[in-house]
Amino acid sequence: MKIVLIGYMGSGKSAIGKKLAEVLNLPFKDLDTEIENREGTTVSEIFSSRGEIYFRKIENAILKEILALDESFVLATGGGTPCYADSITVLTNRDNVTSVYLKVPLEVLTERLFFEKDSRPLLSHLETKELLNDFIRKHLFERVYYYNQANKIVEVEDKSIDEVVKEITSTLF
Ligand SMILES: Nc1ncnc2c1ncn2[C@@H]1O[C@H](COP(=O)(O)OP(=O)(O)O)[C@@H](O)[C@H]1O
Ligand SMILES: O=C(O)C1=C[C@@H](OP(=O)(O)O)[C@@H](O)[C@H](O)C1
Ligand SMILES: [Mg+2]
Repeated sequence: MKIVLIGYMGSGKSAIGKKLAEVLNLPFKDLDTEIENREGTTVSEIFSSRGEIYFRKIENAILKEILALDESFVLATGGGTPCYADSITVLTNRDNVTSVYLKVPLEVLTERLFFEKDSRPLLSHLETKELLNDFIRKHLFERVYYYNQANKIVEVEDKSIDEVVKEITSTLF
């Protein structure tokens, strides 16, 4: 069983993935952390020193390596993971992989990301909540085409992390 969380930045993939893995008693992997361990530096540093195209290349390659492992796990992806190269195909068309889209309203994403934008290189330059909201609205519009192809879609709305974990487990079993 390979459960893979996809969705926009701030949708809770990392936090919910960690909790879901605990509940299901499975190992937890975070694609950003795997990339950071491999490159020996942070995602922000990779974006600034090597550029986004380099990041997307290794993100796709490491995703495929992880999905090829002969073990069960919960994997949190990065917000852009399904939107580049053939990643959406490997996330949605494999018998042993269940991709889950954490669908979170724009206003909730903006509120959460305003306090965490500095750790996300695509958002860190957006100085005000209005600019951030405007950027996320357009970016999300481009990306939902990919997110909506997930095997399961979970409406997060204003649910707590524990409530979302319960909802995911109930849609899986
Ligand atoms: N359902 C939720 N309710 C409240 N806060 C949440 C929820 N899911 C995630 N968070 C918080 O939102 C922030 C972004 O979550 P994170 O897991 O880093 O998102 P992602 O990995 O999708 O970018 C974190 O501070 C996290 O604790
Ligand atoms: O949406 C994106 O393009 C990105 C999302 C980030 O992960 P989170 O979604 O966990 O923040 C990280 O992979 C990188 O900053 C790029
Ligand atoms: Mg994350």
